[in-house]
Parts: sequence; C-alpha cells; structure tokens
Amino acid sequence: MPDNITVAGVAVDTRHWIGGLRVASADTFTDHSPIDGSVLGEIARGGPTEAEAAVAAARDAFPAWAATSRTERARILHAIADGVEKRIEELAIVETTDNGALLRSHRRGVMPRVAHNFRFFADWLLKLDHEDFETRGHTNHVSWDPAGPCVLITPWNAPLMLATWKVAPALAAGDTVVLKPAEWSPLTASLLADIAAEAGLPAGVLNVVQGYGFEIGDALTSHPDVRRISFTGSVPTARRIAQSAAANLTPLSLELGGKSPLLVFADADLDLAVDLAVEQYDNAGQVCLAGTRLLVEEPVAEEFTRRFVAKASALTQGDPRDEATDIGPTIHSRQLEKIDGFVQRAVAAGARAVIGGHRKGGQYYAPTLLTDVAQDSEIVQEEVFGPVLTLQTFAGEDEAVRLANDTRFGLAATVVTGDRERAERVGGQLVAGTVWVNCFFVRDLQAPFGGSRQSGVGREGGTWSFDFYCDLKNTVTAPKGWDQNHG
Ligand SMILES: NC(=O)c1ccc[n+]([C@@H]2O[C@H](COP(=O)([O-])OP(=O)(O)OC[C@H]3O[C@@H](n4cnc5c(N)ncnc54)[C@H](O)[C@@H]3O)[C@@H](O)[C@H]2O)c1
Ligand SMILES: O=C/C=C/C=C(\O)C(=O)O
Repeated sequence: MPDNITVAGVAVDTRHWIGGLRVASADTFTDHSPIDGSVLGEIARGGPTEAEAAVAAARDAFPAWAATSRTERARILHAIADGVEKRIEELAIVETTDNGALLRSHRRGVMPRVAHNFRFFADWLLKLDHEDFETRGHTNHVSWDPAGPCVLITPWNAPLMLATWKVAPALAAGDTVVLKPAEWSPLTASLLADIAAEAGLPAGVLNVVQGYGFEIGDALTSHPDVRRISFTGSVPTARRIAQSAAANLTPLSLELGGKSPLLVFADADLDLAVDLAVEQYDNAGQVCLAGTRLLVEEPVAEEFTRRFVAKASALTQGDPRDEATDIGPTIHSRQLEKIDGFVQRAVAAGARAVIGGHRKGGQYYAPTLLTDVAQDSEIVQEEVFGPVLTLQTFAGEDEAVRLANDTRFGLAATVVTGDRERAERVGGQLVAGTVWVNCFFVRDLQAPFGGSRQSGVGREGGTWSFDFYCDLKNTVTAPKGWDQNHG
C-alpha cells in the first residue's frame, strides 16, 4: 500500500506515528469520502502490537517531557498553533473530504478553533496556580504534576477539533499522548502529527495510531502504563472503555451523547428561536450538543412551526465544499441507515414528518422535523445523530422542565425566552452540563464542559482539564525542623 495519499491536493501519510517515526501495519482499512463515496485510500490498521508500541513510546518520552519547563511546553504548543494556522486551508479541505462537514465551517470556525485549543491551554498552563494556605503554621502547597501517558480516543463528527481539545491540555499538563482518531475520519490526525513534529514536539510525546476501535481499543485502554483515558463518543463504547479501564483503575473522562432540549417560551423573540432551532441541523445534525428536542409553549407552537418550516425549507443541501451549501452528507452509509431507521420507526409509531423524513440520494438525508411524538418513544429518548428534530408542545414552566429533563442524557439545553427571571428559574432546574440562554454553541474554553447523567463523566475545559490531566499533589511543610543541621 502507498504510504502517502493525496487528498484534494494535500499529501497525507496513511501510517501510524509512533515514537517520531512513521510505522506501517500489515493490514489496512479503506477510507471513503462521504461526499460521493469515493475511495480516499488505505489506512494502516493497528491492533494490539501497534497499541503496545505507541504506549511504550509515550512512556519512554514522558520523563523528559514532564521535566520540560512550563514556558517551553507553552512555546511548543504555540508553535503547533502557528503550524495549524499556516495550514488552515489544507486541514479544512482534507477534513471536509474525509468527514463531509462544511468546508466554510472548517475554514472559518473549526480550524481556527483547533489553533485556539493549543493557544488557550498553553496560556492557561502559565496562569495555572493555587495559592498556598496555612494549617496551624504549616504551609500547604498544591502542585500540578504531569500524570503520564494518556490515551485519547475521539469521534468523526469534528475530528481534529475534538482531538485537539484533549491533545492540547494533555501536552500542556506535561503528559504524553496516544491519540486514536475515529476510523471514519482518520486523516487530519495524521496531518497533526506532521505539524507537531515541525513545531519541535519531541519524538514520542504525541503518537497517533489508526484502526478500528474494536480491534485496537482494548489494548490501549487496559494498558497498565496508561495514566489517563479521555474519550469522546457514544455511550455503548464508553461502557466498554470503562470496563477495560477498570483493570488498572485508570481515571476516565467521558464526553458522550445527548438528546438536548431547546425550549421556546411564548415570550421569546420567535425569529431568534427559529434561527436557533434551524441551527440544530448544523453538520447534518451530527453534533453531540444539538438541541434535537424542540419544546415549544402551546400558544406560539403553530406560528413557530410555520416560520421554522419556511426557514428550514430554504436550506441548501449538497456538496459540503460549495460555499452555498448549508447541509452536507451524513458521515457513512451505516449512519444513514441508522438515521432512516429511527425516522421510519417513529413514523410507523404515529409521528408526522412536517418536513423531510426521507433520504436524498447518496449519503444525504433530508432535514427532518417530526411532530406527534410521545415522550417515552424511541425518537424522543434516543440520540439519532442526524438532521432529525422532534417538536413537542408544553403548557407552562413546570411541564417544560419535566419534559426537558425526562431522558437519560444531560449534555446541554437551550432556553429561549424574553424574561430574565424565567431563564434563571428554568435554567436552574435543567439537568445539563451547559445551558445556553437565547444563544447556542457559544464556547469559552475556560468553562467546564461535559455532560450529566449518561452524557458523560467529569468535566474538561480550563482548570478542569488540568485537574484531569495532572496528578495534583499537596505538600505540607512544617515551620520547624530547619535549623538542626544547617544552622
Ligand atoms: N460530548 C461530546 O463532547 C461529544 C462530542 C462529539 C460526539 N459525541 C458523541 O459521539 C458519538 C458519535 O461518535 P462515534 O460514532 O464515532 O462514537 P463511537 O463510540 O462509535 O466511536 C468513538 C471512538 O471510539 C473508538 N472505539 C470504538 N470501540 C472502541 C473500543 N472498544 N475501545 C476503545 N475505543 C473504541 C472508535 O474507533 C472511535 O475512535 C455520539 O454519541 C455523539 O454524541 C460526544
Ligand atoms: O459534537 C460535539 C461538539 C463538542 C464540542 C466541544 O467539545 C467543544 O466545543 O469543545
């Protein structure tokens, strides 16, 4: 198999990146573009052997990286950000070709955010501190010690953004990394390895292994030398990882799925509510945070629906490389089948497709709005991860909160209301890692980010990321004992 493929004019190495070297595997898997199903190339298919080699490289590189000063680590992270910024166009087109998300979003939002992930955690590292405190004259000093090799496992819906959201704080913390990107979108992780090497990151500090999760995953997550596992993905995979990590009690951070509500109160700015609701089709609905359950107060439900349909019907679906496109394809034919299965079962159970409800050829699925759905039905309770929203009505705050909280998830919630006090009252009762009021997806990386209930375990972001990626240590020093030998 060729070691390099050319994707939209960009050379991408298809091998693993282990200990500062490109490493091939005997087996490969085929990477397809969701845009037209074309074959992009054969990618190294790692298993336990590659997992072992990558963890060994991360373990060997750890002492020197952990001993590297904070300012030097921060400098290298900024150099990686520089490298990302220089290659934004290349990263954007490769990511779009590989996962089908909009090129215009990659160019203007996602890849700049990738660079920001590195800059933010580099800067936060330099500010990271904890004031000493006294206990009966003894000084308590808290330090943020590097923890060791980390295994980072990431999904396909925002591959490089979600990978670097973990890679950057782990490297900043002084940890070394084995990154396993999703098999449906393996390419930009390989480019990141090139960029990190060019930026001067020492060999073995960042390793990238490719392959199917079910083949390489266990060997990574059950490895005794791994000190942290951070995973973004689905709930069933998280359960497997937690079981595997239990062997060594390896600390886990889990960012999982959602079924987030978007609540529209009768006093809301209805055009704003409609804009926010239509935004939930972003990335063909393949966004963990998406507010896929529209909950609308009865008096405005009809008018909301009318305006929503008008706006959603004007969306342009098609090739994600086209600047005019609003919605691209779904990631994979299997994902398309899954989405359509959810919709057809919902319709069979009595739901009505106000718009969409069908495929549109290739891997494209029509943006769909379903009404007449029961609270305990599959379509309301389970994450679809496609351009499918449900609409339910409610009467009053109590019912709104009850419906909003009535799933096993708790990732995010959006509240649209013209009444500040209502926003506070309702927001205070919602079970969610993030609540947005009259906005959506406004992200500050110093905020805690994660999910409640089955949407996750733990929080990352700002100091919370360092809490996770560091071994915190408290050193208690007595006021006595100094003078005996040293006068
Ligand atoms: N909360 C968040 O921040 C967030 C962000 C994006 C996506 N998600 C969630 O991710 C899911 C979609 O992503 P997906 O379909 O790629 O998820 P997935 O769980 O199928 O796969 C995620 C990753 O896990 C790997 N994996 C699979 N089996 C494994 C195993 N046994 N051991 C170790 N690794 C294994 C895969 O190869 C992939 O890299 C959705 O549920 C979505 O909500 C959550
Ligand atoms: O699809 C999920 C998007 C998650 C977003 C983040 O993890 C983030 O903004 O840091």
